Order: sequence, then structure tokens, then C-alpha cells
Amino acid sequence: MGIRVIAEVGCNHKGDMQIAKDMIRTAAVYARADVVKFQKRKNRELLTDEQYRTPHPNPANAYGDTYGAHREFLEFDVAQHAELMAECALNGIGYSTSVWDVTSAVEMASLKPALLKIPSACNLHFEMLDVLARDYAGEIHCSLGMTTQDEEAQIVDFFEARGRAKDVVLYACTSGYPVAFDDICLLEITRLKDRFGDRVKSIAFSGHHLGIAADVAALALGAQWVERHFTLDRTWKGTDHAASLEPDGLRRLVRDLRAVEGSLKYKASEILPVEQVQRDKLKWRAKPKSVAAA
Ligand SMILES: C=C(OP(=O)(O)O)C(=O)O
Repeated sequence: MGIRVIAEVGCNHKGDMQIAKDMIRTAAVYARADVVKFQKRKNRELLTDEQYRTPHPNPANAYGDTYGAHREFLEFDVAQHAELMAECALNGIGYSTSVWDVTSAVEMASLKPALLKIPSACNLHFEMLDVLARDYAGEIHCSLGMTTQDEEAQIVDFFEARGRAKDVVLYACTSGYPVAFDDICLLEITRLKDRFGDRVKSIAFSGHHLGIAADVAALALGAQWVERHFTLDRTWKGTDHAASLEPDGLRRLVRDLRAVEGSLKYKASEILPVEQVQRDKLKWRAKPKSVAAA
């Protein structure tokens, strides 16, 4: 299976289904990504009362008077997620969402998408992980930002004990928005491969950096999935837009990853056909003796 690119819409749709559908079409038709991903929260379950009632820490990005109201504004319900999933199918692109609480895990599992994601923030929510392990048959993608190595082992052990580790994709991730190059720490991909490569399905990379250079290196290090935030306009109001790729960036990311993937191989013969032409024309050879003497 080749490299797969996830366009993480997250909440960059601004709570607007039409924008979400435009983003699906753009990611599928213009950028040719493999999956469009959303996020699903039951905010009353996820947030404490105090978190729900407190104003958003950055009023310039707020879509409501309280953090809870802000989050509700950006939330789609199950029927809307089903509609987005249908829109993805119509456009020939995969659908996925991360789930942030038990109710969301139950609801999204009921839609039976091919993959669901556990965000870094919730990878120790074992009650929710259990719902995915028991009631969801697809691939379980799990991000490992802000997670200790002991916690990583607990997560893999948890799925292994339930016979599901071979359906798990582990993402190297630094949780920051945006992440400076010095903090991307791409060799975590190698470390996860060495530590868990034979126990889980595959290793992936979830990036929050700027530009697309690091993703190509992630591929070279063995990441089989690359997830990047996607927006239609980096200047839009919201926390994630600034660290997201716009359509042209996403298109170039997909193009570059596929091109580099094609180049990550050994020569099929000692001299490739393309080289033979040049070898015949350019390669230094000792001149035959009689000619050299003349
Ligand atoms: C926050 C998410 O992922 P990550 O932890 O990879 O940033 C997500 O998928 O919703």
C-alpha cells in the first residue's frame, strides 16, 4: 500500500456544512488526497462545567461567548457526519473523524467508516478506546502527541490484549500549533517503527508544522500515512487555520509525496535503460590500442 494523505479539516469548516463539502471536493478533486478527516465531540461530556462556561482563551478565535458555546457552534451532529461521509463517497475520497469521548466513539462507529482516529489529547481515555476495540471493526488510528513512552506502551498493550493491535496505526506527533522545525522530531517515526513496528499495523505522521518539506522526510523514514491540517483560507478565524495547508499546498504535498515514494527504491538493474543511452554516449572507455597509437 502506498503513502496515504489525510486532509484534516478538523473544525476549519467554521461550522458550515457547505464549506465542509467544498473542502471535501477540493481535497478530492484538486489536491487528490486520500482521506478527508473531521473531529467529533460531545462537548457536555468532554468538558467540565467550568471549562464549558469559561470564555475562549483567545476571543479573536471565538465562535461563542463561552468555550462550550464556541465548541457547539463548530460541531456537526451524526446525521451531518453521515452526509459528509456520503459527500466523500461521491467525490471518491475516504472519510474519517477523530472521536473525543465515549458518545462520539459510539456514534461515529455506527457510521462504519474505514478508519477512526484517537487524537493525542484522548489516547489515555481507555473507556473510549474500549468502545473502539469492541464495537468498531475498522482501522484505529492513534496519535501520540504529548504522550510518554510508558503511556505509548499502555496503549499498544491495551489494543493487543483485545486482539486489535494489528488494526492500529500509530502517529508520531508533536502537539503544538504551529510546531517549529526543531520540535517536529521526525526520528520519532523511526523510534516508533523500531519499538512497535511488528506489533501494530503501521506507523504514521501527524504534522502541525509550516510548509511541506518535513512530510517528505517523514515518508522517507517510513511513515505510511501523513496527516496535515487543511483550510480554504489561512487567514480565516479559528485556531488551526494558520498552521494549515491551503488547497495549493495540499496539492503540492500529495504530488511531492507520490513522486518521492516512486523514487524510494533500489535500481532494478545495475544499469537502468535510461542510463544505457547515456553510457553508450558518455562513458569513458580506454581507446583500442591501434587507435591510441595512431
Ligand atoms: C487532534 C487530532 O490529532 P493529533 O493529535 O494528531 O493532532 C485529531 O485528529 O483530532
